[in-house]
Amino acid sequence: MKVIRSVQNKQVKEWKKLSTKKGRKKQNAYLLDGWHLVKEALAARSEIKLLLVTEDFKYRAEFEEMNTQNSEEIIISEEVAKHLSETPSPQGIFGVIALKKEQSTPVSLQGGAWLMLDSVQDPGNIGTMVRTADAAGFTGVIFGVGTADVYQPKVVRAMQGSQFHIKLITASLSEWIQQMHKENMPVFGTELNPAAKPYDEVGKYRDFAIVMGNEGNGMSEEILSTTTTNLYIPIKGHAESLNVAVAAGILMFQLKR
Ligand SMILES: C[S@@+](CC[C@H](N)C(=O)[O-])C[C@H]1O[C@@H](n2cnc3c(N)ncnc32)[C@H](O)[C@@H]1O
Repeated sequence: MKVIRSVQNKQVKEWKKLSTKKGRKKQNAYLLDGWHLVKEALAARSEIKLLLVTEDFKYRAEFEEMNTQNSEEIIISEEVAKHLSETPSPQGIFGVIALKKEQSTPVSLQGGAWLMLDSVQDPGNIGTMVRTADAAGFTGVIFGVGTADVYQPKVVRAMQGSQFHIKLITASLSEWIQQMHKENMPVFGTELNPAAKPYDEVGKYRDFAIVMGNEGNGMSEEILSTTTTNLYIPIKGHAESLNVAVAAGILMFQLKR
């Protein structure tokens, strides 16, 4: 089996570039760091281009049992693992995972529960919302054009493998909202406006969408004007607003039938 020990190695330099959007696009792949995430990829039988494993990887027996696809493996040194990882104590395993083809033009949705992100920027918030959407039984998350890249390392860490369980689409939100209207699916916007509808007065739905806005500016006027109804979670104390991922979690569990 091939062994790579130096961080100066040409291949290591390429893998390191997977932490940048340009590198991911060029190699059509992103990097998973850690046993829990690689295990999710193996269990989901996702397209694994390569597995990078340290010589004394602690869970080798379990890993070999799970690698039923026989994905190509390269042995790396601890030094290379530290160089590639963005965590202080890497677990000794990485997966180079193929980026899924995204459906950007609207197709018939045939219902489902969708979370839509309108220019959300913080990677921790984005990853948390994908993970919560998965936990709440949502069909998928649609990333509006100005939303941060879903496969950057911090988002991947926060998603905790949920990308293998729900659909992730990067697209024009307004086009998808039009499609939802055609299919008679309600689209709920969110705004910090006590005149909007209180979130606990709208009932439960199977086929619908919720749109969350940017951390600083909220939803754009353009998208707000195309929604079916806009919802507000009444603030009881003095905080000006809720963190976007917290608000999304409350709404997803409240509205989903
Ligand atoms: C921090 S807020 C944006 C604050 C921004 N200054 C504004 O006025 O919209 C970010 C996003 O979180 C969601 N959000 C936060 N608090 C909310 C609340 N009380 N009701 C509904 N949505 C909320 C909305 O999606 C909002 O666009």
